[in-house]
Amino acid sequence: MDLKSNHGCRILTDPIPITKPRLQFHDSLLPLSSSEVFSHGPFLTIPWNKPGLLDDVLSTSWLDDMKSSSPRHMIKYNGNEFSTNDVDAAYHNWMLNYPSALTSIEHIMNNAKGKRIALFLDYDGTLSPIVDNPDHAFMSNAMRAAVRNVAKYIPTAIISGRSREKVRKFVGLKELYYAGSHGMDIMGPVQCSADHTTEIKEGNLYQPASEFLSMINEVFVSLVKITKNIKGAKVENNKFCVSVHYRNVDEKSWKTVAEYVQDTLKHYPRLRLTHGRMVLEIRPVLKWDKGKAVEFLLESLGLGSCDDVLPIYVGDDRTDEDAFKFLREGDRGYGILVTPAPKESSAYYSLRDPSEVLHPKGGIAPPFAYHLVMQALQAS
Ligand SMILES: O=P(O)(O)OC[C@H]1O[C@H](O[C@H]2O[C@H](CO)[C@@H](O)[C@H](O)[C@H]2O)[C@H](O)[C@@H](O)[C@@H]1O
Repeated sequence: MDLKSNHGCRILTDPIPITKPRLQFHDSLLPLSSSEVFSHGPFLTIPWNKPGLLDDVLSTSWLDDMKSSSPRHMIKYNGNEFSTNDVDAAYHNWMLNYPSALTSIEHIMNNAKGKRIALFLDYDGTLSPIVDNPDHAFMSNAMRAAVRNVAKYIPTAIISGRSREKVRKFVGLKELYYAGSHGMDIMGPVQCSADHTTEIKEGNLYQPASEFLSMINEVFVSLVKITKNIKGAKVENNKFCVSVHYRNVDEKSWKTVAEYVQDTLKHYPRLRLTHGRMVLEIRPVLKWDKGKAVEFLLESLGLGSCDDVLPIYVGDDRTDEDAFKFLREGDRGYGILVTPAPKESSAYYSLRDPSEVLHPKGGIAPPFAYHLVMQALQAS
């Protein structure tokens, strides 16, 4: 695990997903794939008989094969040895399919010619580094300034699993659009009928899961209660979803965390489980996700079905995949996956970590947007 510092906090690079132990779950708690989510009616029936495991990392078994290539520098992780060289090689190999956004500027710029850009940014792991205490996931001032700058020229939205209020507090910029609770709580732009421009107004909310509010609260309270004796477990109320963090829980107790979540969910068939980075996320079984939120925001901005719009989404987690997928379908735009390790993704490009999201020369971020903004300014 890589440790740096962020306002005195430990910055964590999640372990390379090679041989990480997996949390064992009852079948009913398996995450729904996007296709399952979209193939049903407005509410979903949780598939009770799907076999498998709930991973907290993507399966990368092909990396195991590379492990055996007589590496010189071995790393021991969870009792298994693997090579840093191999991981690097795997990453470079992976980048053939997911080229770095840093080195693809020209390609992106060419495709952006004559188009209006809309920028969507995930928060944790994208704008702020992953740290062990979710309450301390601060964004740097440089990143804040960069996002503020880019938002002057490009409609910019933050789409986060956190509650909208919390992520807005972390980001601290009033000129952005915010979608919290994985897109289930959107403070949308308002169209001015007079000149068809859009503006941000308090109170223009879209909350497709509002009927779940009290249920989510109930689940939050009960999970706080039952996990209170598990050292390191943290339950976070994200308004329309609940996060159960196990990052700081001893691995021996992960099973207990899983069982508690499983037992709780048995009483709530209208809630489902998804998973992120060392976190279990409980949310309504609604046909709504970050992809839907992007679609909704584009429509609200009047950019919905326009050929001259290029939406770009930057995110690091599995829940961001719904947005990547939405953009990839019909070649709507680009997803950029922030990850230090190879992952299957619907994104087009990659960045290694939040430090790459920030333009190295300071000023406007993310790096591709810097160039796009310059291009837009030169064109005007
Ligand atoms: O959609 P996001 O903005 O990426 O939010 C997803 C979850 O992010 C937070 O948890 C993650 O970041 C924490 C701070 O770095 C880290 O400690 C945790 O292990 C990560 O899973 C947030 O706390 C969750 O509520 C969000 O759902």
